[in-house]
Amino acid sequence: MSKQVKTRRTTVPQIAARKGGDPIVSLTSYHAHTAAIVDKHADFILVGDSLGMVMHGMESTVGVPLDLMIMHGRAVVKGTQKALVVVDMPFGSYEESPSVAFRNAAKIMKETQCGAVKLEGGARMAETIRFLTERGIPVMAHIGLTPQSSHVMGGFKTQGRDEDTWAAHEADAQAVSDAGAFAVVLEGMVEPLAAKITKQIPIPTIGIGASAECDGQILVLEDMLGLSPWTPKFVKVYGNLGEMIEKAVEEYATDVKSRAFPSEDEIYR
Ligand SMILES: Nc1nc(=O)c2c([nH]1)NC[C@@H]1CN(c3ccc(C(=O)N[C@@H](CCC(=O)O)C(=O)O)cc3)CN21
Ligand SMILES: CC(C)C(=O)C(=O)O
Ligand SMILES: [Mg+2]
Repeated sequence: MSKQVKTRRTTVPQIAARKGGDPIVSLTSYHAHTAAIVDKHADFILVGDSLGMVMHGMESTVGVPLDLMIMHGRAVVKGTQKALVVVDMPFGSYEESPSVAFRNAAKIMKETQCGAVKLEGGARMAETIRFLTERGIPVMAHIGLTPQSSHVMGGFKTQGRDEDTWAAHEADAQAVSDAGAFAVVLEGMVEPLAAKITKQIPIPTIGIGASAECDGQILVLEDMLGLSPWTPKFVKVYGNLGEMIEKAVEEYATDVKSRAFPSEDEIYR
């Protein structure tokens, strides 16, 4: 009986060690088969709570339930072999207290077999980040534009336009790093602030709408594939899946109406 050689997944310390080195490649994925493709080229894959908006038509990420994150997280872990899989903790699953956060993060890790969780917030979440990491749960932090707080921020607003706010963002970055986060997403902040934070802290920064100076980059897969009906300015669109799907669906509709489908190839005799 031959024993299958199992490729080892990228580990949390391997990501952390990339500070100042080769840029870290990351995308979101919510789905086993697309994750398998992303897995070939990404260092880590994020099962983002953006899935509420992208997959389920919600207007924000605030309504995303824990069980939905777990279902998509499990699918992505099953579909991949190589990349570290990080699952977003959804709104309401971690803010109340470190012990609530631990219980829900442990549930995510047990039920999905992912390698780490991500949560939003800087200095205010530092105690929770420390509580989780000291108990075996690697945490990726997320500061700047934090979509789960969009109701407080008054929408999805780019951060750091007013230089007076920079000190608070820098303190957030330092706080999550000191608390033990292995990396931090910098979302939707002016470029010089993201570059400055990247130089200041010892953990990798992962930019989205941030800076090319960040230690890595992440985008929502559907956005960069050209499948999203709208995208923020920070998205570079690398594909045209939306057009490709429409063309295929249109051809199929034509074939059904003309009875060209199914043909001899697609029927049983
Ligand atoms: N499809 C998708 N892509 C994302 O990147 C994403 C989600 N969904 N959902 C969760 C959050 C929400 N995100 C967003 C959503 C909108 C803007 C946006 O409209 N930004 C304005 C900037 C406005 C300003 O500068 O204040 C833009 O014009 O890009 C940004 C990030 C990022 N995340
Ligand atoms: C945009 C990334 C960083 C995210 O948090 C998500 O997709 O939910
Ligand atoms: Mg998210």
